[in-house]
Amino acid sequence: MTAGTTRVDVALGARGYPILIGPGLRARVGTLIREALPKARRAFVVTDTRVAALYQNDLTTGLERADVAWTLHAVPAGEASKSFAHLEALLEAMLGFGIERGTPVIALGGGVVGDLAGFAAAVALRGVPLVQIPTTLLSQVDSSVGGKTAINSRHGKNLIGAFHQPQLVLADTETLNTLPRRELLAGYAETAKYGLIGDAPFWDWLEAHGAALLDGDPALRAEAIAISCRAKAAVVAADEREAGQRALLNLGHTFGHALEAETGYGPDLLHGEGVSIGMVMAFDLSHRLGLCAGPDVERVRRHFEAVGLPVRPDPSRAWNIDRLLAHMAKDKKVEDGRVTFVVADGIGHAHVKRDVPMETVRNTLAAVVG
Ligand SMILES: NC(=O)c1ccc[n+]([C@@H]2O[C@H](COP(=O)([O-])OP(=O)(O)OC[C@H]3O[C@@H](n4cnc5c(N)ncnc54)[C@H](O)[C@@H]3O)[C@@H](O)[C@H]2O)c1
Ligand SMILES: O=C(O)C(=O)C[C@@H](O)[C@H](O)[C@H](O)COP(=O)(O)O
Ligand SMILES: [Zn+2]
Repeated sequence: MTAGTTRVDVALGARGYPILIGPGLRARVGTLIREALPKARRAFVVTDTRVAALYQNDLTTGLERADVAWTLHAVPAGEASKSFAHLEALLEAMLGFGIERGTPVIALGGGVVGDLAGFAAAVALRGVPLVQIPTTLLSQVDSSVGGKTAINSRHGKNLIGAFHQPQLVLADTETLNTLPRRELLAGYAETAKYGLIGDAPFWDWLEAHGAALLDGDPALRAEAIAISCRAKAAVVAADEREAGQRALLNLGHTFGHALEAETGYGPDLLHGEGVSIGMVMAFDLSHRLGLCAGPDVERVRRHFEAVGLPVRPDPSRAWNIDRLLAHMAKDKKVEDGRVTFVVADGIGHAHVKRDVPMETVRNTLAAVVG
């Protein structure tokens, strides 16, 4: 392996794969894809218009050098592309290109491209290979790993999807240099999630180094991405289809997804921003349930505020608690009509709780949007 590249393996037996993390990987992309998929002579690249302008040439030049013919399909940047309409257009383009069972789909971009292209790869011809080339912090620490793919429905976030693992993940850390700070912060929320779930020393480390990481320190970024990928790979290897502990990766998401649904999946609230607010709410809920000490709730809120993440929903908007609760009732973790929450006994000690009184959830919501 080239110096400066870290490898993390997702141990899923025959469906296992490596995650390579480091600078300059996009220059080696053709060779790396040919190594992972030796039979691939053609590839279908999916990206968004912003990422295409920045990184399309690097990728396609690499593919050509490795003798892989390609075509490229770009969707508009932003969450709205995770829709039926964009999925349909993408699938028709893939079929029009003449993809075969062995033709890889390459997702070049953030979590939106990864989730959409991943779902298309899961259903086209009942499944074609997938390569993830994540270009946002969020996608490098989270969405490119683990095989969750999805689009949104008018009924809620990620409600239509499939588990479809990639065969290779290439996280070129240099691509983060062009990422706007707001997007970096959104990814930072999902990074911090691993500390809050089960790694208190990582949370301490982020409190110490988070600001420098966000300001651009490449070594700190690479370290945080590797720690996050190791944490996610371990959870996914133990519980690929979320029968149990994988639900911990949903910390803050029941609240966050409800906020995203209320804002119509537009640019007002990014997924990572919803997760930041949602994790503060999950800690507040845990405190109300007598599980988590008040100082830990404050510590989470203070660190997110200090780096510039939102910790409460936009106060200039009229939020309706009943509507937020109705969104939560559509969450994929609902069992027998009861919403499942990820709560915490403290920083680094999250667990799943199925008997949370909705009145307490209402109190958590009322404290910030009432
Ligand atoms: N599948 C999973 O396990 C999983 C995990 C977490 C989040 N998600 C999903 O991921 C999505 C959010 O992903 P995201 O935060 O990456 O958002 P995104 O894909 O919308 O990317 C954010 C923005 O940054 C731009 N961009 C991407 N890379 C860039 C770069 N290197 N330089 C400059 N601009 C760049 C994009 O064009 C876009 O405008 C949500 O839909 C969320 O539900 C999925
Ligand atoms: O990989 C997982 O498992 C996660 O929960 C990661 C989350 O960050 C991600 O946002 C996921 O898509 C949310 O879960 P979902 O099942 O509601 O889609
Ligand atoms: Zn998420």
